[in-house]
Amino acid sequence: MTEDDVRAHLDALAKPRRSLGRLEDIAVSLALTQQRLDPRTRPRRIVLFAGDHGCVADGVSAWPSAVTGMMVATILAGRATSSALAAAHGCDLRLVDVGVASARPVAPPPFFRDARVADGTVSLAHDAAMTAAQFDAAWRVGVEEAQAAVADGAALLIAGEMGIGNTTPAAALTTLLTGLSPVEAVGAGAGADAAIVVTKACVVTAAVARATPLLGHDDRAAIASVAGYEIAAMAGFFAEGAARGATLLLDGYVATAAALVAAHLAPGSERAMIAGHLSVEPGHGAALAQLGLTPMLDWGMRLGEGSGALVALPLVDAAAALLADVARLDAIGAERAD
Ligand SMILES: Cc1cc2ncn([C@H]3O[C@H](COP(=O)(O)O)[C@@H](O)[C@H]3O)c2cc1C
Ligand SMILES: O=C(O)c1cccnc1
Repeated sequence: MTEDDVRAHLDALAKPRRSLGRLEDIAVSLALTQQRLDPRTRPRRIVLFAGDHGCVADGVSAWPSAVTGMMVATILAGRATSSALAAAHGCDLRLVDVGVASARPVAPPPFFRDARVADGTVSLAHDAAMTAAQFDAAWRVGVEEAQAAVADGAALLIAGEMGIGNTTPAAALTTLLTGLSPVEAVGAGAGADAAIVVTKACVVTAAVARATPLLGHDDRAAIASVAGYEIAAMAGFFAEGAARGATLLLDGYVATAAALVAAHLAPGSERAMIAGHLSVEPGHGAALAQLGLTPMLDWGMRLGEGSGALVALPLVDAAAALLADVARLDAIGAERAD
């Protein structure tokens, strides 16, 4: 099935041609990734991957790493933003610890999975954040989560993240994989002031300078050196979800950095992606452009946790309903004058 086939189907529905604008683009994307004219958005699942970042000790965030563990507990209690939005939109939610530094939480599977690769990354300000083997281990966790979601019937997948400091590796990956400058790639994250943003730019500059020579002959090592465990897991989740014909609804800057990694290591993964929103983070637009994606919403959101994707989710439902439930023009006896 090609884009022309889906457009022809949409044009034959009981409405003027292309009258639903961008909603029709989302319908096309859904139909193409799932290769059916009645794509499914239910059941759907968000997997939240959590990890900590050594660079927080270098002053890149307004928050201490301990907040990652506190938010993990809050998600487990069902009281985070992602919990509320997932419940509001009928989205199954799972939480996976791939690299948190706080004490391991105790919670029942499958809602929670302890798949910790390490207690946080090494600071990318000074050294490689993780080894290629650690990157592979986290990627594999994401692959397994996508396989489990698809096996449970989910056709639409969202990856969210929790990890204080993770807008710094996101900026480093965006710089490494898009060519954006470090200054253009860094932003306020979870509320950093101007001095912290300057520190972030310096840290990203140093990290990318170490990673760039590796790119081209050892891409995994280059990416691993500036990544985070939750980002590596999200990348594996995206690559496997795309390979299995699921639709991937992207969140903000951090999720998109993982999407860039997936597209780099598993080319073509980006064709399964729909961009939920444009984050306030200044590098996000360039990252999405590199993937060939146009964000659905531009609502000034800058949270992560999958929140932007979850807010956009009902619009994706609307696109699926359009394809599946609208009568054809010929079925109602109408013909165009032209
Ligand atoms: C209470 C709280 C809840 C969050 N939920 C997501 N994030 C988001 O902010 C963090 C990244 O921003 P930075 O790189 O500036 O630290 C990540 O944890 C991300 O998920 C949160 C941040 C906080 C403080
Ligand atoms: O866009 C994001 O993913 C984002 C922005 C700020 C903080 N955490 C995540």
